[in-house]
Amino acid sequence: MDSSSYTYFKEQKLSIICAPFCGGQGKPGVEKGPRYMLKNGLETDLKELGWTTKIDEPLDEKELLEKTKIHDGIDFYKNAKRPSLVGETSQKIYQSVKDALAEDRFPLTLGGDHSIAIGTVSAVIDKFPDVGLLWIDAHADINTLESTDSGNLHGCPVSFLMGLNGPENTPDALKWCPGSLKPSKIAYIGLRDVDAAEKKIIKDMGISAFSMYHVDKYGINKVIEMALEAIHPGGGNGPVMCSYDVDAVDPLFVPATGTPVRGGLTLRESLFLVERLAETGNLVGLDIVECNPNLAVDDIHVANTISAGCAIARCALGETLL
Ligand SMILES: NC(=[NH2+])NCCC[C@H](N)C(=O)O
Ligand SMILES: [Mn+2]
Ligand SMILES: [Mn+2]
Repeated sequence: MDSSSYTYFKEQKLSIICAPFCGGQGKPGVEKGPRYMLKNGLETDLKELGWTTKIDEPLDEKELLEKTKIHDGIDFYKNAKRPSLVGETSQKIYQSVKDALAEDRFPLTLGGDHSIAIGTVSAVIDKFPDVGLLWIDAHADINTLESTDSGNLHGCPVSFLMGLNGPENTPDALKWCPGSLKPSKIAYIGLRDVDAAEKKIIKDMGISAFSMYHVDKYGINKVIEMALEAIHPGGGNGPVMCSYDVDAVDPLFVPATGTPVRGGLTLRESLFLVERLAETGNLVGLDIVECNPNLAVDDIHVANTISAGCAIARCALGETLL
């Protein structure tokens, strides 16, 4: 694929931003995601695709894990767990993504849990105000601080991105987040486990949501076209950020993740989705989150999960386009 195929990254430069954070949920191990994906050869593979790469590690994995334990039980905002740590950490990721974009580098962020997307998506919106967000996930992650039952902030990033909590109801450490994402600029794909309160928000705000039902009904290709048209009406053209939670993929293919839900995307549907985005040339950012090697029952589970995460990155960045 020649470099001119990337509308916004003609020089084909890229930053791999490591976000080894587990404090947005309760299962340790998800902080290992970036390390495992890099060990799987992701950087070399992306170089082979023609990208000039740079690795950015704004967080120290060990130190952050220790900090997460210290914050347990003391860092609360209403029912929400570790808001200060989530705020502080996602702000560092925000800065890294901003730095990457300032150098015209494609920001590929490896999580970590999905709360880190508060940082990645905010930074991409700063650079591309009309960006559309594709949220690929079994879950909607749009709970507010009021509505979250679990108190896990990885179930809430979209509400912060949209400013749904309101300034007086936002923990201090998250006040940096502009919260300017418009409902019309979001499309979900892969949903199948959405809380009642989340369904109400999605409905009331008119957010485009393609669940597994729609994938079965229309097929993944048509669903992607509809999602692109939803975020960029009149042809589906314009910058697209993709925040990819690997639990969108069926647990048969991606077993090692914190909140698996059966009945998900097949591995091919999962990859086709990002191949199609690569083909548009309009992708301006990608997160791959929620790989948790600790939750595998054996090495095959780890290998399947990590290799699926890496394949999503490679396909989004041009691997299968000839
Ligand atoms: N990023 C994720 N895997 N999120 C799962 C969220 C599950 C549930 N809706 C909650 O609020 O806790
Ligand atoms: Mn999820
Ligand atoms: Mn998620």
